Amino acid sequence: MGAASPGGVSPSLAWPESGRRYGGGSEPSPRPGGCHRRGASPKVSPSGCLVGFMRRSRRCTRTPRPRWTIPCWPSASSSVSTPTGPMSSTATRLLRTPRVWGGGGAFGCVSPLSPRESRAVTGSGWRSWGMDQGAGKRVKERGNGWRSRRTGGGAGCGLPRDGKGLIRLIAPQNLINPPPGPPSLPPTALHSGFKEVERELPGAEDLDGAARALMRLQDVYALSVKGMANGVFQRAGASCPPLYSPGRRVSLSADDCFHVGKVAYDTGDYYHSIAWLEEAVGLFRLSYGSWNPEDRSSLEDALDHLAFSYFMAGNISHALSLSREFLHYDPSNQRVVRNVAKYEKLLEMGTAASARPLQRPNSTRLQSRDAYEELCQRPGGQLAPEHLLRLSCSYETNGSPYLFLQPAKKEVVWIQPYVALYHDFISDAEAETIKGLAGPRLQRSVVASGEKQQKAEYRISKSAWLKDTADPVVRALEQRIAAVTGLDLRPPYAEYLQVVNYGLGGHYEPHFDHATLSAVEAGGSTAFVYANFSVPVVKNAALFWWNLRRNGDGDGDTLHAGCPVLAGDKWVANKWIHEHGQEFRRPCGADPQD
Ligand SMILES: O=C(O)CCC(=O)C(=O)O
Ligand SMILES: [Fe+2]
Repeated sequence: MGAASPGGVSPSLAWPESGRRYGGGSEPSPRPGGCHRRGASPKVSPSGCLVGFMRRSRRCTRTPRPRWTIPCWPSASSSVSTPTGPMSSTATRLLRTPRVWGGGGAFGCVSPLSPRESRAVTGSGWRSWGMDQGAGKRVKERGNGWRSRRTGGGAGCGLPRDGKGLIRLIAPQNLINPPPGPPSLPPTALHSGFKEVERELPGAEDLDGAARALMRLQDVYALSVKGMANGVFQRAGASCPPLYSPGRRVSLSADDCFHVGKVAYDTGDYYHSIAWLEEAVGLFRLSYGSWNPEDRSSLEDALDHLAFSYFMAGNISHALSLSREFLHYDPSNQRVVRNVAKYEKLLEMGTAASARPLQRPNSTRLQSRDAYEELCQRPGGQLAPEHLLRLSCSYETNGSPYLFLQPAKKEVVWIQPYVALYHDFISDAEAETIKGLAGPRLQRSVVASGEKQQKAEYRISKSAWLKDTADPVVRALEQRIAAVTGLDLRPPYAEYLQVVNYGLGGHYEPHFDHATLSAVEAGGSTAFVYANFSVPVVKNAALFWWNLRRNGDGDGDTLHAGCPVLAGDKWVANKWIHEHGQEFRRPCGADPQD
């Protein structure tokens, strides 16, 4: 971290140092990698991951705040003049032994790990189905390549308001305390029992995924970080009512906010790191003097990372004042002492870059990002007046005996592209059955990448494929789809039913394919980015559209996305029906362009 030169800094001047080159020699570290906790032996999360985000109510008081006395690692810093942010991630990774979340190593300095979202899945939603013609049809939209309709990953979420922190947001069911064993259980049995439970617990990657999910929600819904930390989904800078007010609020701790900021910091994303570390600093200042044994980070850590983030953003005077505040708590930290001198020099020389307005990194490289986010924030759309009259609601039998007794309730929601919403398409009981069948088979969704399939940040959900032989309910659902669409779903003319679960922050950025649907507490609309409308999640309804024209060309107007889930979770079932096999059911039009 921090290796890149900040704009405007005189090259002749050594950069401030970032790296927590902790311990060793005479340089005590402010918070040496979590390997020493005040008055306590190193706290290693038994799960290897939870400590950072689970808080117990017990708080110890420490007055005055004790110093770190045990250096953790040999100092490597004295000869380093290249500025780096606090503790580079590589160093963190090396120093973290054993690999436990905040345990043996990190004080919240979690080394970046490969992206993987929570394995958690909880359910409250429902599902829906969509359809598609042309199996495997992929269309390029964004700068970063092809996507197919097969993508996904997920972070379950229940947002319980019990103060258990961020990990609860992503995996509530994983945190249910394991049933207490018999009192006389021998330690070995306890240990092996624990090992078993541990495998199911969220890991560091899950936590990093949760942090990224929070930043995604912040961006897509333009949320205030302060509000999010307080459990309120409030637009940044807006005085209007919150976007969503959960029944029970879950607030984030200073440590949680530090972790989110640190995930951003580790990727050089100072736009997000500043916002989250500001929040962490504010919260740590408020609780200064009381010690939460679950915290892996401290006010010093937050100040240190925030100062360096500001420096990287060109705000030297802010970097200076935060570093001075840091030294107030830890005057002996030579790295920060040197940084302060460098900042002062820069300001004195007047060569410091003026604070640049921080640009949000366009990590998704979406050309249509603004339109997409706007549609996620405000589901709906403005239909052209000539199309308004063509909107309708009707009971449809479609000439099918399956629908005579119970016609489909069709609502045409858009004309070009044609999009219809079928209300009450499945019952609650059917939805539960499908979720139950899919649950054990859910896996992080993947996307096509050349010949291979891989996980991708732009589709975060979990999914499973269900054959119609899996259960009579799946069979009945497929028959209903065939009846409503008039299409042939028999193999090989359609794919299996794909059941998808999105957790908190789960999403699927704009892409082309087929069709979709679901039900969720907040967020999660299906946005048609080019057509400029979005459809909120409607429980038990099915959304249908053609993604191919009659002539077989892809319909560019059907670029669509699953907006991030703001609260609750979202279940969707996709049904993709191939073009092949439908020649007589949906023949070409008279107009070749049709
Ligand atoms: O979840 C949504 O609303 C859209 C999902 C989707 O488009 C898909 O799974 O292909
Ligand atoms: Fe899709």
